[in-house]
Amino acid sequence: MIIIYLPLILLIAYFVWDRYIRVKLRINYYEKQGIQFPGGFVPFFGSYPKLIKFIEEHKPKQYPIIDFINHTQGSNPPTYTGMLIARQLCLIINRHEPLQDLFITKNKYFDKHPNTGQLVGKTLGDSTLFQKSNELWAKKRKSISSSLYKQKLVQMVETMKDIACETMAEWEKQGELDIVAETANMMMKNILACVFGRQNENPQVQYKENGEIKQVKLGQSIQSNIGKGIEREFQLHLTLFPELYHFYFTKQDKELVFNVDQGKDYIKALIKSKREQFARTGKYEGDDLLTILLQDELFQNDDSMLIDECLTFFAAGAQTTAVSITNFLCYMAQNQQQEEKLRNELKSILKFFGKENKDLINELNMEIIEDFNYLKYCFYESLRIEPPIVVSSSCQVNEDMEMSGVTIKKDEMLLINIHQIHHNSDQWVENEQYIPERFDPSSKYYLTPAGTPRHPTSFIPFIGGKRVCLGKTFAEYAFKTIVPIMMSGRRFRFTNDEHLTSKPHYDALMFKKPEIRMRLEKISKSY
Ligand code: HEM
Repeated sequence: MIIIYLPLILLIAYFVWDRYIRVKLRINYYEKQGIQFPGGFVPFFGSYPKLIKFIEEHKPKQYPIIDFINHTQGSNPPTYTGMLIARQLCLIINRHEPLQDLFITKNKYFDKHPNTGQLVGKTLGDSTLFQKSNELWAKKRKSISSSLYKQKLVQMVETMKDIACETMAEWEKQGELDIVAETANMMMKNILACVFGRQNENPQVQYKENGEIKQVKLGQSIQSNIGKGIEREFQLHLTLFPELYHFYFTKQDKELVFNVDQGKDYIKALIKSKREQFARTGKYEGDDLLTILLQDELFQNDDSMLIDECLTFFAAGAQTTAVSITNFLCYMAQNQQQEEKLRNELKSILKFFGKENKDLINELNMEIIEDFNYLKYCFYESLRIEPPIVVSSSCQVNEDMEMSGVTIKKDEMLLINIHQIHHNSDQWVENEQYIPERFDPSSKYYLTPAGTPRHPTSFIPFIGGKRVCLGKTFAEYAFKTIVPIMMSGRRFRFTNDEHLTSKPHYDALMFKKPEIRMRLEKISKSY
């Protein structure tokens, strides 16, 4: 009899050990070191019950865990906050000090934790973004970086200028628009053109929703698939049994698989046609990422690696740059003196600022944009005040190690609270205000409130160390090229005056994007 029930008894014993005793021991270990777990711990459900109650009652404006931390631990929370994400213990890093170790002194032990990768694995596959820092990852990173070398970047910047000009012509016809949706569309086109070439910047694919199949833009499909992948974390059966992350059997999950496959099939067909063209002509044509990787030894014969990297480049690049431009436009509309200062800078450097677009885009090149100092400060301040990625994906250290007074266990899940680190009041003067001057070394805002230099890891929109964003330079060039075209001869104003004092929060990880309507106003030819 006992033999029959033995597997069941062992399974129950495993779950009791895994979901209760092991977690409880870990909580005690960190509590003894002074870490608080404001979400509490309910066996099997971790901190979710409190978190979900908080979401229902407070309708958080941004990533719920961040608002929850501020609600329970105040606006300057301790260095670490403990949370139980289902059965997984997770330490959220709220301050810059441990990052000195993570990104600099002990960087070789810094790695990705499998949790986020498993959650969105279906959508992004085994790409550089969530992969462990192993030899293959390093090789892939090197190949992708070479696709972003200066000469290649020049070509991508040319593409972005054209698309920005075409988009402005369309927007002028509309007069009034939802800046969140429209900028996202523009950046999707831009990044797709950079990944697949201009002729493939706006393809349509089939997309299934609530049982119905429709045609949507490839960019929208990928974006929505990533969002739905992240949302899976809150499906009850996955909360209870994260072991099932790899199985897609609910109706919602099956639709996700269908939609992901449509996007992948499109890329597969593109790879096939590029290879056929190569077979016919003996050369590849184009400066897009896919064409570059097709000529790279590591990638050229591995379709799934090619697909995963193209999808990741798009996923990592489109929404993040769109968020930075949109938030920048909103802050300019709110702070018109700063806008004036920026226009004066652009006017003093660009002869054709405010004049014909075709002359302006000829003038905008990689050298001239190096001189846009105030524009760079505005870019950084937009990334500081509302970082597009508010919280990192799951990370870990590969050895037990002491960081800022706490001994972190090897393999423990860590999340970096980028938003909080950008708002700590001992690092940032008037931390809730939009002040681009804080990045200007000659300004009084450059220092901390105590008058000392800011810590190098207090500004981390691209995180840092060996896992620093690969598209960092690309993003800065994109911003500094597109924004002058957008602002030349026109300004953006809110249609809703309430946004002058409180704009809706906007970041790249939001499931539901806000709607922010703006009016395009033509201004004097010299601006
Ligand atoms: C303002 C724009 C951008 C911001 C704020 C940003 C931010 C970030 C952040 C925070 C990470 C770490 C993500 C994590 O926690 O796992 C990251 C990684 C990455 N980003 Fe970006 N990103 C931006 C634009 C781009 C662009 C345009 C590209 C592509 C051209 C790109 C490609 C990547 C890649 C490939 C990684 C993975 C790097 C690795 O782990 O080896 N990013 N980015």
